[in-house]
Amino acid sequence: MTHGSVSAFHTCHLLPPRMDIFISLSPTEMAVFLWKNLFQTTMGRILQQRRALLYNGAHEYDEELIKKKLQQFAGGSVNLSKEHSGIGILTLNNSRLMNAFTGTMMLELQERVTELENWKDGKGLIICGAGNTFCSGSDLNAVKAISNSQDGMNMCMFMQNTLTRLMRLPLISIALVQGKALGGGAELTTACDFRLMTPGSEIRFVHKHMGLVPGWGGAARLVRIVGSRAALQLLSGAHGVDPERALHLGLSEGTLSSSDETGSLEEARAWLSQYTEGPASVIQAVKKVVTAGRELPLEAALRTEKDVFGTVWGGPANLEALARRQKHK
Ligand SMILES: CCCC(=O)SCCNC(=O)CCNC(=O)[C@H](O)C(C)(C)COP(=O)(O)OP(=O)(O)OC[C@H]1O[C@@H](n2cnc3c(N)ncnc32)[C@H](O)[C@@H]1OP(=O)(O)O
Repeated sequence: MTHGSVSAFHTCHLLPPRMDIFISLSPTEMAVFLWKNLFQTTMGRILQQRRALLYNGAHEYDEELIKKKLQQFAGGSVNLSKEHSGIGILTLNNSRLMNAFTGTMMLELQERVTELENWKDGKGLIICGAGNTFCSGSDLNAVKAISNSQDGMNMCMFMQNTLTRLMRLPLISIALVQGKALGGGAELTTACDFRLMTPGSEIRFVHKHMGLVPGWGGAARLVRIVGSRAALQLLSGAHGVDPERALHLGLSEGTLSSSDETGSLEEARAWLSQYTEGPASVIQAVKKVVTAGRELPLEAALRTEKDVFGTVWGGPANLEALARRQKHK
């Protein structure tokens, strides 16, 4: 594809708003102007789609009310470190309660997801727990205190909104499961693209024993990961899934050799980096087309793929590759 035909492709999609500016540009400046314009328009549309919340006021969801309630159950933190490699490390930190989610941790998770949505250089994400264990679900003290129906529904919608946004991040994500991922912790693992487990760890949907079903979107996502038969077994049996069984079910991508915090994180980073090598714009585009294919009906997914394609076609990485005359031997 020549330079001329790249700009022709873009011209047919965009009319510049100010013709006088347009006429004064050189062909190269014009191509850059059009490419930037198309990129921004398409990115804006994709971002808007991604941020569209699953629940809003139309669903009797009162976000402000539940945020005030969650604020009352304080403790622990959700920390994000953004590394130069484009890999983010999100750590659940509430060692006193085996990293159970307090109310303020739910609020912090939402803030961190917003931060990740705005991370232009991001490519990958590893979610892990502090102190060699993943997460023991919702803080049972908070669960008890908000056991009325309105609070329960609002908390459920709050967490579904957050975990859906997490799942749709344009970053390739891994849940690094050390120790235990129980209840809501098991649900959180399903909002990641991949799960890696350390020796001796377990994922366990304990909800049945609590007289519950998953409410953070874990059942819907689990069915899509392991199929409805295995999902039914995991939810109705409420048995722990060890690394070997998880691998067999397709719930886990692999078992790491190290079970200590630093070693397993290093291994997870190395595993992820084989998929995050390359420019952030391209890695993010890859995740977006896969998210569309996973979530949308075929025709809508194809249209999104076309939009995302438009953001990389003729873009810097594409032009560099063409100039390099890249061979794939
Ligand atoms: C829609 C969301 C659904 C949900 O997530 S419901 C919550 C599901 N999770 C649970 O029921 C976990 C209950 N806890 C357990 O089974 C065990 O504590 C667990 C995690 C296997 C750890 O066992 P151990 O290693 O023997 O340690 P331990 O029991 O002494 O726990 C250490 C301290 O942590 C506390 N803890 C663990 N998970 C918690 C939770 N989710 N909420 C509140 N507190 C929790 C536990 O009570 C103990 O505290 P303490 O020493 O008794 O003061």
